[in-house]
Amino acid sequence: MVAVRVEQLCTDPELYIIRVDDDRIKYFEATWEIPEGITYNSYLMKLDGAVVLFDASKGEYTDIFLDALRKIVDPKEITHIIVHHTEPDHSGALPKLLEENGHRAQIIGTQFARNLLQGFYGDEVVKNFKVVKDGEELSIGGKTFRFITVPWLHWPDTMITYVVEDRLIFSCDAGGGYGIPEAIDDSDEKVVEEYLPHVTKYIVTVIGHYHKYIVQNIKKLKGLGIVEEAKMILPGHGLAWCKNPKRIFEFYEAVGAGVPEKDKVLVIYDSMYGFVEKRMEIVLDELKKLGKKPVVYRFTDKEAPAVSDILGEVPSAEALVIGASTYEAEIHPRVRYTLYEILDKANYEKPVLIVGAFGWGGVAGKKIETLISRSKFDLVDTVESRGRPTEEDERRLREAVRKLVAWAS
Ligand SMILES: Cc1cc2nc3c(=O)[nH]c(=O)nc-3n(C[C@H](O)[C@H](O)[C@H](O)COP(=O)(O)O)c2cc1C
Repeated sequence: MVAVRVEQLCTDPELYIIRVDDDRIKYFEATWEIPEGITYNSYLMKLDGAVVLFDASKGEYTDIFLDALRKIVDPKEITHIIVHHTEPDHSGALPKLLEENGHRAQIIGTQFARNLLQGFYGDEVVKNFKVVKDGEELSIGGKTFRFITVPWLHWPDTMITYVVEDRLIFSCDAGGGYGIPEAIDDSDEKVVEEYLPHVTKYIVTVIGHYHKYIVQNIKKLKGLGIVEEAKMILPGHGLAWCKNPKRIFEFYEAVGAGVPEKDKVLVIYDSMYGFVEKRMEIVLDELKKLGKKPVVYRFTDKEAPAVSDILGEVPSAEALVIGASTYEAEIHPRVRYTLYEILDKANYEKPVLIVGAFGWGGVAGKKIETLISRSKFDLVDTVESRGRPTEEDERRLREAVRKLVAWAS
């Protein structure tokens, strides 16, 4: 059941989180399998003469969001609504909220945010909209609110807010992750350790296409000195970072840069009748002999892993092995789709070995080679042959694995 948690994060300033825990969702953005669910975080700050809401919630949960909000404030009293990013998982509840607010609140966001909100919800929603520019400051309720644009993290509209006196960063999607952590903040290390893999998966599937902007924008925020001094980083999804705030941005940087975990090799393949699999057994044996730790995802007639999970493994891999059968003069459909998404969302400079099997005329290997050659990945070798692997195939496979490992080190 979708639940809403409301908790006070601090008393000075009086700050609350309103967290909608969505365990009903199956495919984020109608694409990414997330059995772990997701939260939509909104924050409310009560100041002298001002009540500020930071982002809203997803449209389908408007009613439960508003019920929770009413427990801490009369929506009519909200004076400012800061829209960091207009994607409807944060803005969908805005039209009804504004109706209840009597359109008293000033909405604050970038010019892009204004245009997008108008397109999504009509003129009424933006009639009291204040456009802010990068670095602009507004004094609200006795505090200095600084707005910093972080374009393409992950839409063109995106900005963060820094409340100068309290050293709080409201970061919306930047710093977010999938999952419904049992805790609200990062004070329990066990919760954090369980949560971080969901963050990687979120970064790759949602922001991955723009991953170079993660590194650029976090560099920009660090350059302003606000990450080092931040008391809290408060994202729009997942854990609030109160104990060790800069940890989440450092984690984002590492994923954005594709920093590898020592010895991790990601192995992805399909096998309908076991011929690709036989080759992969040889590959895995050689990898293990060389001290590598393969992480394997396979598509067979008994299993089909979530592509979103596979994507989440790419940034921390030292190298990749992609195995595919030829299927109707193409790459097997499961690997084709997986590869397409890897190249779009997790395109990193990492070495790749291609392994193929075919019946009468193999093309999968060549087609994967062409895709890899147009990406940032480095092609190390392609070993493709007919039917069951021969002794010569085994020799070539072992040699190719040794080449891959040497390339990665
Ligand atoms: C539906 C289907 C389509 C296939 N299309 C081709 C093809 O176009 N060219 C080819 O050489 N082999 C084709 N094959 C044969 C497989 O590529 C070959 O049997 C390969 O060894 C399968 O490896 P696997 O058992 O690991 O899936 C096809 C097999 C199936 C079941």
